[in-house]
Amino acid sequence: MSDRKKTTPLEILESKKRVNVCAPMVRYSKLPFRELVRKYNTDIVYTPMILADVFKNSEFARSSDFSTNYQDDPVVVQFAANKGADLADAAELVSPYAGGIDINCGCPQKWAYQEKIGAYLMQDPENVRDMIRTVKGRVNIPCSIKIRVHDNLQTTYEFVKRAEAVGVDFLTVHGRTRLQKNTEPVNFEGIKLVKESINVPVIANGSIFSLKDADEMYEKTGVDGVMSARGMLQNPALFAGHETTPWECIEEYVRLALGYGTNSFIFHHHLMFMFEDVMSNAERKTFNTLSSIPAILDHLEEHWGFDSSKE
Ligand SMILES: Cc1cc2nc3c(=O)[nH]c(=O)nc-3n(C[C@H](O)[C@H](O)[C@H](O)COP(=O)(O)O)c2cc1C
Repeated sequence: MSDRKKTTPLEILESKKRVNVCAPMVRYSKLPFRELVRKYNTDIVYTPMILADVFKNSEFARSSDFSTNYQDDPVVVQFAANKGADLADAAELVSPYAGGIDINCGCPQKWAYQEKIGAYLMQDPENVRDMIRTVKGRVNIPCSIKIRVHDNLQTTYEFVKRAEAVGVDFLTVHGRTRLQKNTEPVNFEGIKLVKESINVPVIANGSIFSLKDADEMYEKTGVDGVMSARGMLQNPALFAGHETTPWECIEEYVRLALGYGTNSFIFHHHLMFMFEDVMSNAERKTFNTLSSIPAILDHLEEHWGFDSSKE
């Protein structure tokens, strides 16, 4: 792919009200899924989190962690890093093909915390500030951060003010702390505080499963966009107003995934998520036991009328 200029997320955030965003999701927000959600009114899509140091050092990681094409636009490449130099090296490698670079400050997993990446960074604002500064000095595309709220919202206020002061271009805030489960309520007050404290665009994240949830988020926080993760896995068409995944969307996913190539585990998982509200319990039980792509396709042909000969 040549370095044809990609749309930046900032251009979208500055030109459109209520921007629909698909979250970074390890294993899942890969090229076929990104293309799928774009067909259903999603404006900006993130790659899964990529480890910046591994990416810059390993040819294998570079070919397996990030693939893109002209239609994959605008795409934000999300990195996990704790050193400005690693982040900037990795960002430089993807910058001809990306609309923006995002720093993951929200991953709550224990291994990430021990590596001092992800949500660990919420207690290390100086490092985040240095990384933003370094990456902005090296690449000419927007740099954003994806953060969580703190127990004490004053700390969140100070954190985002610092990021803004070194030129972060926009940010996403997940309205939960590192230790909160995804089932716990979203802290609308924390998200609103972030939006009101800084002058760059703010995207809100946390339990957006429908357009109604998105409306509630806009009304309660005044943000510029909303980001969904689990909602998009269950229903990639949610931003187009579908309450459950339409069959055409499932068919489209199968064609995209097979066209681009996928592993059977991820393929099966995506379909299990999409079928969650569509299949009966009994149907789901059978579907969940399928383990190979041919077995899944046979099942779709037999029970759902999927036509694998159709382009
Ligand atoms: C399967 C899965 C993978 C995720 N991977 C990432 C990731 O790579 N980077 C990231 O910042 N957050 C990741 N997250 C967190 C989501 O982006 C999001 O912040 C969180 O799920 C809350 O949003 P939701 O309530 O819409 O699910 C992941 C979440 C899920 C469910």
